[in-house]
Amino acid sequence: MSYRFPDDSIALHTDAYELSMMQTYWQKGMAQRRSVFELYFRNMPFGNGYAVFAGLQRVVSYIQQLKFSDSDIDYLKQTGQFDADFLEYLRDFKFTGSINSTVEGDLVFNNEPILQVDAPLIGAQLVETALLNIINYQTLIATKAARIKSVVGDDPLLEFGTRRAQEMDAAIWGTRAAYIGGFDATSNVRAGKLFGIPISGTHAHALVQTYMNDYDAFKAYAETHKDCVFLVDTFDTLKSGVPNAIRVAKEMGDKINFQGVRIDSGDIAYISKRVREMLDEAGFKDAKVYASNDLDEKTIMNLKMQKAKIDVWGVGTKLITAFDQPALGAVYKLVSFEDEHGQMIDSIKISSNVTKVSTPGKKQVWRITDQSDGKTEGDYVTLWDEKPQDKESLYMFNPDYTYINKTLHNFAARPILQPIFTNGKLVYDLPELDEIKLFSKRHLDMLWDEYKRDLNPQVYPVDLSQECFDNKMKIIKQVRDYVNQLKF
Ligand SMILES: Nc1ncnc2c1ncn2[C@@H]1O[C@H](COP(=O)(O)OP(=O)(O)OP(=O)(O)O)[C@@H](O)[C@H]1O
Ligand SMILES: O=P(O)(O)OC[C@H]1O[C@H](OP(=O)(O)OP(=O)(O)O)[C@H](O)[C@@H]1O
Ligand SMILES: O=C(O)c1cccnc1
Repeated sequence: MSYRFPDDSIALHTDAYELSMMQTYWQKGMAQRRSVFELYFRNMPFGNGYAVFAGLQRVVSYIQQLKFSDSDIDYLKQTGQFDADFLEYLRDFKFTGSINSTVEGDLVFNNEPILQVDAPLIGAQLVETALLNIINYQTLIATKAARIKSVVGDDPLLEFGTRRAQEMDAAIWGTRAAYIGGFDATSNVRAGKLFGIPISGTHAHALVQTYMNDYDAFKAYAETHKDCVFLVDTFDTLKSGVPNAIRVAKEMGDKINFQGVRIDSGDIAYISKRVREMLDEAGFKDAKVYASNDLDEKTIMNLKMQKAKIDVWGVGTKLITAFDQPALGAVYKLVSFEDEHGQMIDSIKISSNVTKVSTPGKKQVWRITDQSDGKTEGDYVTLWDEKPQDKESLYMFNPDYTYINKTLHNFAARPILQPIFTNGKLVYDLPELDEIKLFSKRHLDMLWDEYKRDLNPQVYPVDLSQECFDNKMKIIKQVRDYVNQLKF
């Protein structure tokens, strides 16, 4: 069976159950009823104090391309699971709803909507899987990247993960997410072409192995390149790699730009200190020491504590696979739905686990800052039409522990969910990637350090407005009353 179709589309990039539900909605005359779904995650990834939102660009292109092709319809027909009339309807399907989303690079927190679909039920259901797929991964990687960035400080940070990524798409979009989260460049050339991310790299052990010795390999590389970083650990870093790199750099003089050497094994702290001494003694004080080898934020922090003399960090596997937490766990839940009389009814998913009870109603998230110092005070989740920015003072309380509360006076409230699609039309200008990266950094700077530390950060407040809280309690009670009167 071929996996290539000339008219392949992304419309079938969905779980079969979405299409099954769509057929039910369509046949029962519910397809066009208005529904609001919200996407959120329950726990902060990596135990981090914040997450960095990424994935919107791909969401936009997914929605814009969302059309069933002839071979999609033929395939669905072949499965025997769908009615012919429904499939004919799908042939002309278009997403006609609205999407409000966090913009890329902005900070997001657990238990608040980070993207919202307000659309005819049939379309809102179809897009669930792809939206989760895109945002779960990209937000996870952008967050991991931000954690790594937080320990390297201003040192250049290179993304080397493509070869270890979970397949090609993950490498490309993971690289972009890493750039948003704070990486400076990537080894992935296609990501450079597609997104304008600076590309950067050194050379592999294969080059040295083909010449069978460091000197000939470095010399050959130097004769064929201006910018040179030599990988010095193929045979013996201190006895052969570094001395030969220095020898070639001296011989080539101004003909090359000797940028430094890369270490990829051994005790990076010890070796880097010796390498630094050797480069300095030889007069190459500006040459940089690059390090790679299964690095992540913990190892880098540890190497910094050991005063390793590393100037440039290359990080692959542990970033691109989100090694210590491979899933963000974001979910997509119905929060409001139009009844048969055209009335919007807020809906809830009850759980015995209190943190899993969804918050009903179409909502907005407001980032509250103190105007006196510009610092972020917390997020305030309201029902969609509330206007907290018009209030004189804002009473914020923890929805699980209501005795934890504060009243703010001199505050600003910024709406996090921005209109991206309105009635199927794109209304948002996607920013340049560098703008996104800068935006992210600016907003991270506004966060107190207590939320940014790597280990056991303070829990950032995500509070519900009184109206939103009361609405949730009312609906929990309605559901309880309904269940209690059932008799079987
Ligand atoms: N000084 C150090 N402190 C803490 N961790 C270190 C230090 N030096 C290296 N590491 C890390 O320890 C791990 C060592 O990896 P590993 O056991 O594979 O050794 P290696 O030297 O890379 O061997 P190989 O030659 O097989 O690549 C890597 O993740 C590396 O980043
Ligand atoms: O360790 P990571 O964080 O995943 O970074 C990427 C790794 O990929 C390369 O190794 P590989 O052994 O694949 O090839 P090489 O011959 O260039 O070392 C490189 O040398 C890094 O060690
Ligand atoms: O350019 C490099 O040094 C590089 C690229 C990919 C993976 N590891 C290293």
